[in-house]
Amino acid sequence: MSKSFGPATVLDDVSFDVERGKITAILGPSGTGKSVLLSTIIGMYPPERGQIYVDGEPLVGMRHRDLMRVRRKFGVLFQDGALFGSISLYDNIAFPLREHTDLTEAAIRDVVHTKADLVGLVKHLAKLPGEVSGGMRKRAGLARALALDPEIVFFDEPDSGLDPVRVAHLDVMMRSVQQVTGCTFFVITHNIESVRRTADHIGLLFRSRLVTFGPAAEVLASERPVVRQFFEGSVRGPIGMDEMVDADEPADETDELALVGGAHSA
Ligand SMILES: Nc1ncnc2c1ncn2[C@@H]1O[C@H](COP(=O)(O)OP(=O)(O)OP(=O)(O)O)[C@@H](O)[C@H]1O
Repeated sequence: MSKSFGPATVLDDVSFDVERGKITAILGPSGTGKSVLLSTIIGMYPPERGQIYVDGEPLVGMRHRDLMRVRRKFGVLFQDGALFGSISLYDNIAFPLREHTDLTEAAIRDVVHTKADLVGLVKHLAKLPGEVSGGMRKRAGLARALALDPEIVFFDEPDSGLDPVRVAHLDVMMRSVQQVTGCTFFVITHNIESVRRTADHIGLLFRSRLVTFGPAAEVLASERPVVRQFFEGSVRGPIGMDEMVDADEPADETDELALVGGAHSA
């Protein structure tokens, strides 16, 4: 798919398959369109061109009622957890259950406790989001994202604002939650260490294009200059100081790699 804002093309013919029951991570320098990619997939913006398939169903152009049905398969963990600040973690996790199901309060309690247990928050459910750390808010956000038993969970930079040790703990927890639930996880992040620990498949966005996508071991071992530079965090290579600098650079590497992105089906 392709996505533009006015004259600026943010995603240019980006195409890849996400494998069910695996963790797929999309990385890329700041400003390359990772958040726009996630937002477009979950239906916040329509793409100008292309299609998004979930279990074979095309989302672009789908009737509203069908779109709502497909979206019930999605859980989303936003960067800051996106919790309601004035209600407890318990009520935050219960929120989607009260909004979208007819479950009794007793049944809701069971679900909230099961999901909170998965993320290690059972003892803190009475607290308000403002009374717990950023890492705990993220875990509460994940418990809420899991409340309706989604098939696919989207993570928007789950490591943001956390120190390396908390990120390592979060990674272990993500892996175990993914294994227990069998969900498909789709993660956008900058965090290379985190991706090394968690991802089954990795994609790299650069200059609006998906310059590589494949099994984690293959991508991590890639000798391509843009991939090497990104994973080494080096200043030498095609990735510059910001997306404006990148856009001004000669496009040789991008052009070559565009063929890689185009080789995947949508
Ligand atoms: N609603 C919007 N309207 C116009 N331009 C937008 C909009 N959302 C994003 N952009 C532009 O799209 C480009 C990609 O932004 P995006 O936030 O997706 O990057 P990112 O890779 O997620 O960056 P970061 O890692 O810093 O969060 C940026 O140039 C940004 O200014």
